[in-house]
Amino acid sequence: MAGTGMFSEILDGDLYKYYSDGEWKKSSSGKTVSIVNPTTRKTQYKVQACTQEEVNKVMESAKSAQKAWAKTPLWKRAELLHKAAAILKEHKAPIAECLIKEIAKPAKDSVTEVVRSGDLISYTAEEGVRILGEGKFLVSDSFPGNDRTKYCLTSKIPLGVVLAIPPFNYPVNLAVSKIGPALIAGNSLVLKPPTQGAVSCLHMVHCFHLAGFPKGLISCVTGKGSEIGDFLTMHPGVNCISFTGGDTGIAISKKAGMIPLQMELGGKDACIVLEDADLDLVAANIIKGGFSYSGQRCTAIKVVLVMESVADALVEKVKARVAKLRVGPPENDCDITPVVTESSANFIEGLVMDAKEKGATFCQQYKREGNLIWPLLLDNVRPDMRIAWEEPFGPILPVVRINSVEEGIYHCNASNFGLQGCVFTKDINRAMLISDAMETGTVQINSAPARGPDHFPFQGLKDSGIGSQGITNSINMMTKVKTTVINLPSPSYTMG
Ligand SMILES: NC(=O)C1=CN([C@@H]2O[C@H](COP(=O)(O)OP(=O)(O)OC[C@H]3O[C@@H](n4cnc5c(N)ncnc54)[C@H](OP(=O)(O)O)[C@@H]3O)[C@@H](O)[C@H]2O)C=CC1
Ligand SMILES: O=C(O)[C@H](O)COP(=O)(O)O
Repeated sequence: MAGTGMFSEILDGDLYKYYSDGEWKKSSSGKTVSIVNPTTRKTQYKVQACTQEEVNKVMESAKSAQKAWAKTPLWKRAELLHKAAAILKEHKAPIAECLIKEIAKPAKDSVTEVVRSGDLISYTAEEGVRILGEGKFLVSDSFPGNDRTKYCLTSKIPLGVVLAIPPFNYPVNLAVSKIGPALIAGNSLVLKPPTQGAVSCLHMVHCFHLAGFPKGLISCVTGKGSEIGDFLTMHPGVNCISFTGGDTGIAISKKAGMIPLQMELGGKDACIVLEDADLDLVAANIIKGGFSYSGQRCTAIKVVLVMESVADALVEKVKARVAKLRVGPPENDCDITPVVTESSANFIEGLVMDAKEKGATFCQQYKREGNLIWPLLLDNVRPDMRIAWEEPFGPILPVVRINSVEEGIYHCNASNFGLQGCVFTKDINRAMLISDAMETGTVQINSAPARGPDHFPFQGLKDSGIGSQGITNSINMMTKVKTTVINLPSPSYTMG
């Protein structure tokens, strides 16, 4: 159970502690932040509201711990990461329980998130050993005017202190996708978990603690992003920020100093359906892509752009599948569970009402109880409706009927987002042309958008992000190239 057994150390009464300098601590603020269970809408957990002084202390420890960590052999760093991964996977049940209670993620998906996170950490350890163990060797005579008198050796060095800020929807997985690469590359790591998802993160951090990482190398400060976020992201001790979330990331990019930024932000992933598509395959992918975790995925299908000639048939097929979705609490492993907060539910409802006023066709009746919103397919959505452009982050999916592929591409590219998109057709040549025309970081052919598997590159264009994620890219992003040049007194040519 959460907060018991080996996790009892992280709990003080009904209040979860924060993690600093290798110890679980109570904040001197005396203030707490409540985590409201999206299903019951009652306080489920409480965490510390850390102070600025406590953030300063964490940054100091992170800085000094990093110096020693950078001198720790790569194989030892990898060994500790493998250990943390094993502990995490062994304790998937209590962590999944937190995900169910904090973010209403369906039971099976909650377990999957923890296991996937353990696998991500192990893969990161292996990949790190491979790519950080290699450098480059250049000789000077390949550039005009030079003899071979200079040997240039390049290697990848850590950046220092990495600040990781994940969002609520994959709090554990998107935290370890930052922690693993940072640590294997020789950095230290400060985690600011999302408020909804903080307790899942604290349990996950305890797995790293038990694995035996050095004091101060990893810390976790809790508190509302709106209160300590700016202090953290503008802290002079931070050498890199890896953030996943919404528009907050755009604001952070404008305020952060001259440090590398990895930003994975929102999306309005389009699903373009051509006349020759396998409509059963499309319908299955629309259900998976649009409604998994109640649409609260950055990679969810957020608008279907279907050719008018097959639109009726597709809508019927999707409707039939929507009717089979199980709606209810995450504990029962329902497909559609309550959305994360009441304000999120209100926002989604606002989009639905706007579409209603403007004449969208409701394929199901709109229904809401508390934070629980029944899945809804909106047909005949037009560009003047908010739902055509905004990200609902809920189980509401608009269908825009198009008369040409160009119209679909136009709609996709007119969005300020550019995360992923997908295209369904049996014609691979057309699919390639459409993929090239879509201004998104990734295009999936004949499948719904997805970030995973976690070693694939994952990036957004425009307002969807800066840089690229995925295990290899994250390791590279959290390092800097360092070169050493050996200058020879006279040209030297092998076998010359
Ligand atoms: N591209 C991608 O990979 C992904 C993108 N997303 C996007 O994230 C959004 C939903 O997630 P959500 O958690 O609501 O996103 P938010 O942007 O609201 O929050 C993300 C994180 O930022 C923190 N935060 C809030 N304010 C600040 C601040 N001023 N400074 C620093 N940190 C701050 C939050 O903490 P707190 O919770 O305490 O406010 C949370 O940890 C959607 O737009 C979605 O598309 C989600 C997942 C993946
Ligand atoms: O927030 C998200 O959408 C996640 O990054 C999605 O991950 P997935 O596409 O692999 O489920």
